[in-house]
Amino acid sequence: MTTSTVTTTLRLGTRASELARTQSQTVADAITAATGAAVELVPIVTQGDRSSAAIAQLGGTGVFVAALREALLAGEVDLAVHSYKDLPTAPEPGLIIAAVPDREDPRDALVARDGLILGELPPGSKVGTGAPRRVAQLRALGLGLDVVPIRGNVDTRLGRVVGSGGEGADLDAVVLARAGLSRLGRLGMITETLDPLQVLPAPAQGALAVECRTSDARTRELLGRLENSAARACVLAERSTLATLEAGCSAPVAAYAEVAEGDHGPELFLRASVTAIDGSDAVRGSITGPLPEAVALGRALAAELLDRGAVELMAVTP
Ligand SMILES: NCc1[nH]cc(CCC(=O)O)c1CC(=O)O
Repeated sequence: MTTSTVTTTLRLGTRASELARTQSQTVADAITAATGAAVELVPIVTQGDRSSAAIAQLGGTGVFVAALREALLAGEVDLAVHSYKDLPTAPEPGLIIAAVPDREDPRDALVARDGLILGELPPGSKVGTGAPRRVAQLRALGLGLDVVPIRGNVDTRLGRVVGSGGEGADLDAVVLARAGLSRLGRLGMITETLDPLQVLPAPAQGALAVECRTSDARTRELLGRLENSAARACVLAERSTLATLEAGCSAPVAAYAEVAEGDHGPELFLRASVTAIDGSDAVRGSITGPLPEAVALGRALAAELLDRGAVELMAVTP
């Protein structure tokens, strides 16, 4: 007797953090629902999970990714789910992003004391955030906010807000990705979802990258069924902007693409900004074009921002 279905369980390597495990489990469930394949989560400890040093000192968010990729390349696991915005822009030889699933709302979110929104925070209010992109854009609003660097997992950050019940709560507000709060079931704590006109999201924020070995045809085929091609086009455009600016995850670069209905069908509407870390100046721009041109659109917009002084803005020190 022969059987045409291979029933081996797919091994999904995941970081131990609650956000990583939640994202991984969501994708595991989606794979099983779409293909019938069984998926098992395999915990992998990364340098970033072990250390309390600032991520920038560890060499960027790439530290979270490296251990997962090693396990993939070694054949210890068959797939990994990354927060797409944490991936370096350079492709990893031997690995492929086999699926970009449906994307969460990519916007940033404010969690403030007493239900306050950004415009209600009095000058001098302490607002915690780790990402230089958020630091720069919050300063550039000109509200006189005291932007404080913070680190730690989502619940640690939320606990820093006065009134949250966290021990030693010392901040008036924190700014986080809405997507992370959504995945952790903490949307109720958001006091304002920040309009991209004020704070433009990070390239690929809210999107997941489902990665496997390039040579693993079976896993690639299974994962392909989770693909959302519009989400992939948006992410490609945003990350091509970032790559062309030769900026990493620690640069004050924002990029956000949406699919809008144009005269001749769906089009990408891509916006990007580079903001001086002290908030003193910024360049912003946008471009529109067909989805298959995503990468070229990102490059063209980045080239425009470079022409208009992006490098000088990125060189500003706090
Ligand atoms: N840099 C850490 C990180 N990586 C992905 C997310 C949230 C989820 C996402 O953007 O997909 C976060 C936390 C945050 O920025 O608040």
